[in-house]
Amino acid sequence: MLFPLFFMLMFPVECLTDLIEPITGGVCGIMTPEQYSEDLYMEDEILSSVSLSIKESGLNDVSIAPGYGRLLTMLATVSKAGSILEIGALGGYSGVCLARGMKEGGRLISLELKEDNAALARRNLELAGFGRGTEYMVGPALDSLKQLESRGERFDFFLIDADKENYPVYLEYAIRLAKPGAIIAGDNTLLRGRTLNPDKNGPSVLAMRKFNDMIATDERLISTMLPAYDGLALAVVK
Ligand SMILES: C[S@@+](CC[C@H](N)C(=O)[O-])C[C@H]1O[C@@H](n2cnc3c(N)ncnc32)[C@H](O)[C@@H]1O
Repeated sequence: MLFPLFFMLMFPVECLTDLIEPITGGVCGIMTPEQYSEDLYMEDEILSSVSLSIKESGLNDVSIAPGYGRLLTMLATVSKAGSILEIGALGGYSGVCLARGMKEGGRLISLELKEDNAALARRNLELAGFGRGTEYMVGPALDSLKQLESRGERFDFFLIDADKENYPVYLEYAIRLAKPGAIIAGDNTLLRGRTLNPDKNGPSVLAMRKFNDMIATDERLISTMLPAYDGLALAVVK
């Protein structure tokens, strides 16, 4: 029983878990860095109501993490994005974050497979005051992307956040549809750790590894990878 006391005297750290913090990522076993950061912010009533509406619709709330939602708003604002393309709408959480940073009179086009999700997202964007600048294209994103390309559409900002197997193709499209200097964000790059686990080699994991490699090495991009939450890739198209 004396051993823990001896150990603490020998290692005067704030708590024993500090010793293993680099391994666990935890802070004194109490909260994660993400939880600590979230606690600094007041509740965002609009985004909370979006999250609630997603749960009340019986959907799994896999919206972008709040900290990355704030980052999307910041990046759209500083880049003065007037045309934004979102791939994967769900209930409109990231849509609200993007629209908040969008230039006055700008437009957000959101590609969503499911009519019900698009309807929920549309309603939430309207409630948040962004109904007028937002358009939903319902169906497989690959079909919508072909249409947008054939119409000669170009965008200042992209969020890739839909089916993981198609991330590499979505990234190719985003680069082709980008105005010079456009920003591309891709969510869930870590797939809750599966991306870095050599024993996991399913189609989503393989596609995500390819996407991450493309983000890191494509010479048309200036990029970085944020490893907090479930990972976010960020790139600027040269
Ligand atoms: C992770 S959720 C999007 C979350 C949303 N970006 C947010 O943060 O609020 C993924 C969404 O992509 C949609 N989706 C899945 N496959 C798709 C496809 N092939 N084309 C378009 N949307 C797709 C799903 O229906 C779901 O609504």
